[in-house]
Amino acid sequence: MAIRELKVCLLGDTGVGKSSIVCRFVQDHFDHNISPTIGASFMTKTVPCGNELHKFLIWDTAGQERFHSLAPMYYRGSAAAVIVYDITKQDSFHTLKKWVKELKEHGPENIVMAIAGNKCDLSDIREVPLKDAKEYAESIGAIVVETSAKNAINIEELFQGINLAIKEMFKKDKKKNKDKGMDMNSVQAGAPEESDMKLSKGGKANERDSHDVLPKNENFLVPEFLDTAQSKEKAIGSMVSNTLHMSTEEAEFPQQVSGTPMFSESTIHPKYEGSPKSSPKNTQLKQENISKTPGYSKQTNYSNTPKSLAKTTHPKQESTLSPVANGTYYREVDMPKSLEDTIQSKKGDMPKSLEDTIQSKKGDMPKSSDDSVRSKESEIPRYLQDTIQSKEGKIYKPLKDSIQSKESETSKTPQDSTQSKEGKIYKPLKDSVQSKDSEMSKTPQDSTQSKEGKIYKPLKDSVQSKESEMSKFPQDSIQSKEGKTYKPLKDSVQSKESEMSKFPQDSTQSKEGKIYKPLKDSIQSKESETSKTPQDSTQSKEGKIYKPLKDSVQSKESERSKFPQDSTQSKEGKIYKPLKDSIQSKESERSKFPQDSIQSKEGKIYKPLKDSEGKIYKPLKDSVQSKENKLSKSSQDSFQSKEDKTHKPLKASVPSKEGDISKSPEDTIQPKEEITMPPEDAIQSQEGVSVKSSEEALQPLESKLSRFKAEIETLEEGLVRVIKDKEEFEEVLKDAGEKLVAVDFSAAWCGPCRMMKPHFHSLSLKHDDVIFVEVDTEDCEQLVQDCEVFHLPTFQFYKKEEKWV
Ligand SMILES: Nc1nc2c(ncn2[C@@H]2O[C@H](COP(=O)(O)OP(=O)(O)OP(=O)(O)O)[C@@H](O)[C@H]2O)c(=O)[nH]1
Repeated sequence: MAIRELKVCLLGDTGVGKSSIVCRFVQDHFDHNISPTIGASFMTKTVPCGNELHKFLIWDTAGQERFHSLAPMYYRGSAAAVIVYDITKQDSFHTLKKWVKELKEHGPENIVMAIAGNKCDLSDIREVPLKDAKEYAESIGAIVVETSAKNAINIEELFQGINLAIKEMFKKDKKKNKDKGMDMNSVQAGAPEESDMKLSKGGKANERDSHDVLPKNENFLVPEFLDTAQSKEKAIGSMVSNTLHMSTEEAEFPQQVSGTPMFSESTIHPKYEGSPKSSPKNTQLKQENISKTPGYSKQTNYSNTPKSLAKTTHPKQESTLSPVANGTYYREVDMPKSLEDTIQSKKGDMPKSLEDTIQSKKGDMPKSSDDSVRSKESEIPRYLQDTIQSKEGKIYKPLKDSIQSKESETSKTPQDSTQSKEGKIYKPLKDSVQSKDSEMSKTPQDSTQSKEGKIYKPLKDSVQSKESEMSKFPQDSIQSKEGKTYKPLKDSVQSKESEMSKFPQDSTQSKEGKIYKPLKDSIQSKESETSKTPQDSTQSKEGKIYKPLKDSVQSKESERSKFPQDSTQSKEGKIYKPLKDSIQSKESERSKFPQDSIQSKEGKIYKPLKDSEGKIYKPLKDSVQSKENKLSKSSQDSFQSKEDKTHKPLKASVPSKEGDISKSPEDTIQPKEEITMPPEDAIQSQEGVSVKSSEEALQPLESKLSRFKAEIETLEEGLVRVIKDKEEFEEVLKDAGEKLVAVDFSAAWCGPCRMMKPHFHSLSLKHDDVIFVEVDTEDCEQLVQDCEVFHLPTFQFYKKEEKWV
């Protein structure tokens, strides 16, 4: 049986329930206290669809505004986008519209859009009328459905709707090609090598599932996915060269259609006149009833009870698709093992890498997909009706007419029972695809789910912290919209011994399951410290302290582990901090804050940076000031003598030895007051810098900020080598010999990458015993795949040409 991988992303305002929807869909679980997503989380679930399996690669994005810039990496290449709003919040519906606009402008051309009005269990306090959503969905040719993650209403139907829309697109596409007399092979030859919607070819399917569930070219890193089904004929036509083409006869699909209204072209161009009118009264299923259905009330043992929606409507699952000649997109999976098991990690095992996380051990492999996927026709009827009666959970299927053309077929299905009082037939998609949990074979793969029911959420935990705590991204400290002061590299240089910087690589999970603590500490400042410096700025108006990346390793064990890295925790739960010694500077070597040593107007003496051994550290300002002409001035000028400035080029200011560097840019932050440097300061300074008062000291905060920015830019010019291709990368590793090589995989469009970069560069200045390189993932796709980079930014370490753990 062929497996088709479909990248799906969820977009929408924060708090609308995106994560809850995914959680319900993948895990059949609802968490009242679910934390806001940070960055994004990733889950997979495979469901049967006709004669093939559709494996959803689901990217649940963070709805908070500050993560907006990350979204493109998730919707890029997506086959479908689920845009979620909260029916009790009008604002969230506006936000949804913005997302749709963005998708139309920047998303894949034919991305399937599904609008989900979540929290329909709260319809008594609804702010968004269903009618509005339907009209809007119609206007953009989207699927629309009201859902409740809480009560498990229409969640599976939502995805099944997407499933079918995509499937229909393929079908149409195939037909089109046939009409045009196109040679399938030649068409395929024109298709991109990588696709977010691809078929896996049989023989290797199991192997792939067990060892390489996540394609190496993980989603956002792969080329744009060949466009999927949406509405426009034109668009579909243009997809020809990009679309998968099934070599199987259409006759292989109909079984699905008979029980399952297929999205047809007209489906894609919704016309509500023809679509079933919602008849809440007739189609409603009381929530109590829903919650009582076994599927919703009972957590299934996923490992043993594969659950599949489609199975109930696709009794011919066992049919095997004949792969087309070009095996790139097809894998003929004769009888795939239960993907779920395939992917699940062994209980108690801490997966060591993203792959491992999802990878199963042979001993766990298990159920023949036959069992897990195949349904019994006799099971179908019992549920469809219930499903159809769902109160708020109708799926509005534009273009019902297109589906009704198969009325004769559908009439044999339980949907018949969904007839409204008015005699209309309501055929929510779910009807055709839904079965009760208890009877459904669980989609073979809650892939990332462990046997304990844990969900590995990439990125989420890696950067997640509780909202009530701090905010969590490095950029927060730099990019505050609320006028927060920029917090430059302070912490990367100033971490305390106990907070040693462990290096910027969250992603540097060790294969042995170690977790490397990345920049957390290096970026994170202690409150007590920051309060003394302008970096207090990192505190939000609400008093929150932004803690970058900290949470990447802070996920609570009791919670779901949401990130592949989480799984890198050792069985003992230890977190290894291997880089500590090699990277972190010793306390004794650390320079003190400049502000400690510089005298303020009020008579405080600002001493030149001096460490315990008497070394004098020159603040970076000097180095930055060498570019004075270009840079905006900052208050730091205030303690530099105009007549006697010692301009130090960046290099000069960058000591060759660890600890010789004092100073993160913030060191240059000076008191707002006018500063007068007494003569003794000049004496203390090795360079004899005599700091005089200056009106520059009165420069507004903005100047300082721009100064910091400039400093960061300066740092960015530091000692990081930009890798152009795989060959160069290998060369660097080779030349490095015994030296540690730190690699930053990033992309220009990636916000977090941009935020991390200065820190990475600052470390490069600090650790001359480490070779720092940067790989632009856009330029080096092959390298990215080879290095198994699954998210951005990713930091990896190499030693002796091997990935270093
Ligand atoms: N009543 C009700 N509450 C829900 C439903 N879905 C989610 N919630 C609650 O809404 C809140 C936010 O849910 P999330 O799933 O975290 O929302 P999100 O859209 O992922 O939020 P971000 O991660 O910040 O983007 C949580 O308290 C959930 O328990 C639902 O269907 N009904």
